[in-house]
Amino acid sequence: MASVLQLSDVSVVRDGTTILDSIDWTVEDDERWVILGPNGAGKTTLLQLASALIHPTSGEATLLDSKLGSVDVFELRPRIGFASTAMARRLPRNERVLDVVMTAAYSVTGRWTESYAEIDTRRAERVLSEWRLSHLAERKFGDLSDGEQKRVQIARSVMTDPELLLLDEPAASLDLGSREELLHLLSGFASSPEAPAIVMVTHHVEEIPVGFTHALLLADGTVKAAGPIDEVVTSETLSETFGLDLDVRNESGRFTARAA
Ligand SMILES: Nc1ncnc2c1ncn2[C@@H]1O[C@H](COP(=O)(O)OP(=O)(O)OP(=O)(O)O)[C@@H](O)[C@H]1O
Repeated sequence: MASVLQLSDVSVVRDGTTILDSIDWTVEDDERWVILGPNGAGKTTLLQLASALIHPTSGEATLLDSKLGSVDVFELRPRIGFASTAMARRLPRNERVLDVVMTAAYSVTGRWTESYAEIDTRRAERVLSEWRLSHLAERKFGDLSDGEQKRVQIARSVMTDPELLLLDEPAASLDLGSREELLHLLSGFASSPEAPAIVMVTHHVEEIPVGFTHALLLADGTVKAAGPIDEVVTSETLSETFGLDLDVRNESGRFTARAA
């Protein structure tokens, strides 16, 4: 077991506003984390730190054994998979699905003059198959349904075999069938011993895939609770984090929450 991410007393301040406040957090390589918290809590900012897109204003962030600030982030970023709506907006809608996934090998969005090796094509085809997308490989990305596009984004983010996978609200806007299909695939992926460490942000406990091991609750830029999922995703801690009396249940690894 080794740490892939270590934040020590990390704060992020933007335009005089403290967005993350003295965060201490460690993610080990065999852990799958979910981050929950109200709107504006700082969840996306925390993922931006974890993907080396931003640096801490103060404190120390160590990512894959490299201290942020003393490492070339362009070397670090290919080792981190990141799927988010903001990233998806940069994907060309006219590109065929196979290329959307394959271009991740060169950290580019949109096929240009790079020449891809046979091994890249085979890897992209394997990843598409793992995420049940083989039948869509030749279709244009922009023509896919929301659920299919979300799966393509995740397939793209695992194309480089990352050591850390970051998912920002992967199930947002999906209908029930698409959500359940995605959660099933994520559960399978997360349970594989070869899977990277995973950190997923979500707004809903119903979207936590079975097999996720840890949870971090964030509110007003501070950590309200962090640790093993069964100890953290409880009525007591979620009620405190969301400022609302909640009844949280866990049935065979799937969570539900409703106002008490
Ligand atoms: N440049 C800035 N100056 C001041 N505040 C900012 C700036 N950028 C972001 N914020 C604030 O930081 C807070 C945290 O934003 P962030 O997107 O990380 O939250 P979040 O938990 O992901 O929210 P959501 O659940 O709504 O997506 C928000 O209140 C946002 O308005």
